Amino acid sequence: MTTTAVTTTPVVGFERVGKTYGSVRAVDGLTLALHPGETVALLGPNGAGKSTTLDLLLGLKQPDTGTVRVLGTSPREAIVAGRVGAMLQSGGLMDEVTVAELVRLACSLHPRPYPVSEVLARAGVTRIADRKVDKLSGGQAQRVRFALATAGDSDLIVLDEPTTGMDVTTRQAFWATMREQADQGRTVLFATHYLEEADAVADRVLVLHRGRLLADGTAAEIKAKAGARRISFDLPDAPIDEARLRGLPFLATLDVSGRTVRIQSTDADATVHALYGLGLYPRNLEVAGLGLEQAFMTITAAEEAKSTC
Ligand SMILES: Nc1ncnc2c1ncn2[C@@H]1O[C@H](COP(=O)(O)OP(=O)(O)OP(=O)(O)O)[C@@H](O)[C@H]1O
Repeated sequence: MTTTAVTTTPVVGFERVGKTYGSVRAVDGLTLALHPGETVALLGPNGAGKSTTLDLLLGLKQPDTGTVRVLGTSPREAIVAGRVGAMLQSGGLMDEVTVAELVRLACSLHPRPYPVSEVLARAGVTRIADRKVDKLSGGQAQRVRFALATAGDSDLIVLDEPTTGMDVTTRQAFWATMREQADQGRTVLFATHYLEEADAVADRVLVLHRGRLLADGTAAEIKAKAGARRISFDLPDAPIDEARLRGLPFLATLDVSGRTVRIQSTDADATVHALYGLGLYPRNLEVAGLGLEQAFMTITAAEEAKSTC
């Protein structure tokens, strides 16, 4: 767990928050505090409760139980005061207006707006400023949503799967801008399915599963929590005797492809030691930590297994 010794009011405070749709418990007793300057990735498999969490945070949905506070007040008041910028998954763009008109409107509604030209430039949409919003490609529409989310000086920026549809260059420029925003003391919270993005950008990662917080820490801490390491090597003689390899200690997964063996082990040192003990001579041996994606899969699969027991 991240233990940040901050005494000021959190930017976001969830206290035992619950939200149910019929029989589905979308958010289940969530307690959480986000602080100024943090870039936080919200991860979770489909249906984990990410969008519901963001909707609760933005006052678009009301919790059944518990309290949600944003900058010491209600989500609605924080938004009316222009302290929150949001970029949601879809919708939110009017038809029949140009990009510039829409951005101008967003700036005019913000209590602390940036100049329109600056907002357009930051989002990389100056060249398409005169284009009708309903004629944009998916990636261009995402950039416009980004412009709307950063039309003014907000303390908290909330992004739901922000880079979906963006090309690599746009994506990199987008995250560079978000880093600048965090460096200036703003809190950036984003939900994503791109784990490599969370690994590269976030300084804190939250893993949701069935509406509950399964892990909260840096990407490195989440990887360590998964507790497994990857071992890969080649064996000189095919076919490989898989049954023999399955007897290796601390084996979490085994994948044999041609002469290449890939293993996840909860004690890589012991597994490699036992490998030599079998009289095998692995070539091109590599031992590495899990990537965030594999750590995420391991953590959520373990939880899934527990809940089906
Ligand atoms: N309006 C709704 N009515 C009924 N059930 C809903 C509603 N919105 C969400 N749910 C359910 O609540 C759970 C959480 O959904 P939510 O959209 O918050 O998850 P998510 O983590 O954002 O998923 P995804 O990654 O697929 O976008 C899911 O089981 C979903 O089916």
